[in-house]
Amino acid sequence: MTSYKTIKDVAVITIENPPVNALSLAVREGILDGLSRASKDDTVCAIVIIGGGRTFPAGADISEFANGKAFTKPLPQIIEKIESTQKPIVCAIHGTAFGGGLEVALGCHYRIASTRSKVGLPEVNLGILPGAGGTQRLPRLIGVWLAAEMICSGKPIEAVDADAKGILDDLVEISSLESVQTEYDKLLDAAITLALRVKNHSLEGKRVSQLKVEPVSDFFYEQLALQISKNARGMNAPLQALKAVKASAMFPFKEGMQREQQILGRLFVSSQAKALQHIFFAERQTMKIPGIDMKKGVPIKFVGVIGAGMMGSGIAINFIKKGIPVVLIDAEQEFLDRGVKAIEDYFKGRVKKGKTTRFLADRSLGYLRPSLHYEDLSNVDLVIEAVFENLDVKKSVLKHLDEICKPQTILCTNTSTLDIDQIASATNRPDRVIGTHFFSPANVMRLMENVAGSKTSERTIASVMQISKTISKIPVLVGNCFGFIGNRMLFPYNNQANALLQEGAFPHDVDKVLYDFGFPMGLFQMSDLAGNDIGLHIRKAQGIVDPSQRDPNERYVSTTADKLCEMKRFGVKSSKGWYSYAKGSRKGRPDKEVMDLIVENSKAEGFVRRNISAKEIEERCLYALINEGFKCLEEGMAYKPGDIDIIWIYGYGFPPQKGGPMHYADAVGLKKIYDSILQYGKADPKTSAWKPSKLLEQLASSGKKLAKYWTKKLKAQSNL
Ligand SMILES: CCCCCCCC/C=C\C/C=C/C(=O)SCCNC(=O)CCNC(=O)[C@H](O)C(C)(C)COP(=O)(O)OP(=O)(O)OC[C@H]1O[C@@H](n2cnc3c(N)ncnc32)[C@H](O)[C@@H]1OP(=O)(O)O
Repeated sequence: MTSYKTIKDVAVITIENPPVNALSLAVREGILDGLSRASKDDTVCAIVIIGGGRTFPAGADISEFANGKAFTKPLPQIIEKIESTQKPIVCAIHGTAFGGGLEVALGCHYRIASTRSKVGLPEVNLGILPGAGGTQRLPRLIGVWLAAEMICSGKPIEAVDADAKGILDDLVEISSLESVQTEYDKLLDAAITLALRVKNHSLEGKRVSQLKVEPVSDFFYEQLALQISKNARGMNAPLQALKAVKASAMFPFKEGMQREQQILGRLFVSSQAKALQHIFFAERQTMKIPGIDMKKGVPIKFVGVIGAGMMGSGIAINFIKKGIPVVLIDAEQEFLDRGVKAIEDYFKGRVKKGKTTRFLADRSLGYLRPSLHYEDLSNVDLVIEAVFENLDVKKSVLKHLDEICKPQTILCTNTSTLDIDQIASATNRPDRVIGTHFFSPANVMRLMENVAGSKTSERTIASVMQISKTISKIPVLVGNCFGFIGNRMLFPYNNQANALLQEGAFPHDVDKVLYDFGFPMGLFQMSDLAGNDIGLHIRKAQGIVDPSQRDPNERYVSTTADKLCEMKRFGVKSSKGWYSYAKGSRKGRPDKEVMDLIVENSKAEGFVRRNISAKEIEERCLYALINEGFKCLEEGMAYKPGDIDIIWIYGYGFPPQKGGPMHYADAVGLKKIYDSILQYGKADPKTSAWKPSKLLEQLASSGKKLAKYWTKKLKAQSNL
């Protein structure tokens, strides 16, 4: 896990724990061993610590937090040992020196970094804090203000910025064209040169723990705490990290460290830390699908997008940004021009905000080829249709594509609800047809549901999952069912929200509970933002708006929602929906007209309105959502509980500190949820969403947790 060599009397400790050189126990032992050898060897005059491969350590080994290994030869002790070593230690940074990696660097006496590298303390994103001395050393090195900002936001910064802030002693210029090996060689060279230059220098002032911290006023802490409460609403770690930073200015290093460790100890065992660490791994597990070999994917070098509307142009942006040429097709010149202008405006905006350069923006735009002719798609590797959400329209587009595109082209349909098998049946290559459900705005939202039809081949799935990653999306493979995973689960959740209106709640009551739970907004606010006509369109497609077509045994909860559309209350875009809006504002106010309508409909539908507690609102919305998640798993539509969590966090704003609906279910207790579902179902027998999932029933009665049960099940499957 580490190697040791000497170059020109400088000991070089190289950390070798690919892919990110996480500071696992064996690495920590290796560092200790290297320090001891170098200290004992009289010919060694200085020490360099560097990461092998592509990076300096990207942090402590997160998998050791759950199994307790992090407490053996813990990182804070290793860093103390580094700092107290009598020979100068130069740390050479490339790649991503994050978390414990940067904390190791702060324990070294000198720090140099490649200009391509990044440093950061992202621990708050995992529900903890930089608990290997980071909260005590960084303020001593760069001051409380800058340190608190970095620690509490968890955002990494570029090496050039880190240098300007005083984190680094020197930069090693590496161009974007140079290989990782050249970067490593140049960095090591520079580190050895520096080590030799300082070999006889006193270490006075070079041990960061011995530096003084300039105190700042309480006003600063109060302001930052206010900002954190707004930007990281509901998250414990950033506020706790701020307390630890404050301790650095109040106490000598040793006592500050004790405070840091106390706070870390509390955070370590918190439900938020568990949830956020679950999300970290779940996000990376979405590419691991039983039975799918991702290596079978074919490279996608040329893409077509059909439809230059908001969705199509957003999709095209993802590819051209990564240098993948796109032919963007629309039937009408006017629509095509509008789409191209939207794409140009997007890049202009990025240049204006300093997020990219004019040169890079122009380079991306150079990859866009607008066209009115399907024939221009004959040679693309993959084409995504983003036309109107209608089965017949999509089928005819795919049929046409099948005739024009080369036989190997993968045909993707961007749909949020439609049946992939039916769409694929319009082609002679159903194995090369797949659903790609982009979330809107497609150039912003990172989630992508990739929907496998019954005939979609492994190669097609692997190719689409891979290209999704290439365009920086978080792809989740899902099965082909109405609404796939995200929208399918949205229906019962939304159904309960509307049922609550019938029984006595108002939109702002429901929305407040969901906001307090941690969603960025409630369901009715979300519906107003998306447009209430979208829901109506889906209900019409389901054939449930017309009372004569409805199943009389199923409770209908959307009468008010339907009427709002009749009244042209489509939401923010028409300045009124569930709420009313001042022109240009997205902040809704409860509206008497809507409240009267809700009361009137309750009466007409035979409900006696009652006060509904926040607890009931929360349970009914969330348990209905969770029950559907279990059904998705038992039917094989979702491959892992973590996939569902990722979809709901990235697609629907489920609070990450609660880990997603399935992780949350385990935390609440499956028996409690199951029993509540039975109770709510008893009170409301005409709502089929209350029919409990068999999987939930089975786990609730056996007292098992979903996460453990599923991991075991997947292991057993892979051993077959
Ligand atoms: C007595 C007192 C005892 C106290 C004990 C103290 C313990 C110390 C406590 C606090 C101090 C320090 C805490 C930390 O350092 S927490 C970790 C902070 N670092 C991070 O959060 C960075 C996490 N990683 C990333 O952001 C990215 O991985 C990346 C930017 C570095 C690289 O991105 P990319 O190239 O896209 O690769 P992947 O993300 O896909 O990762 C590849 C692979 O590596 C795994 N992995 C990444 N980071 C870690 C990690 N820190 N620990 C373990 N594993 C990691 C990742 O899961 C992938 O694995 P794979 O899916 O199996 O391929």
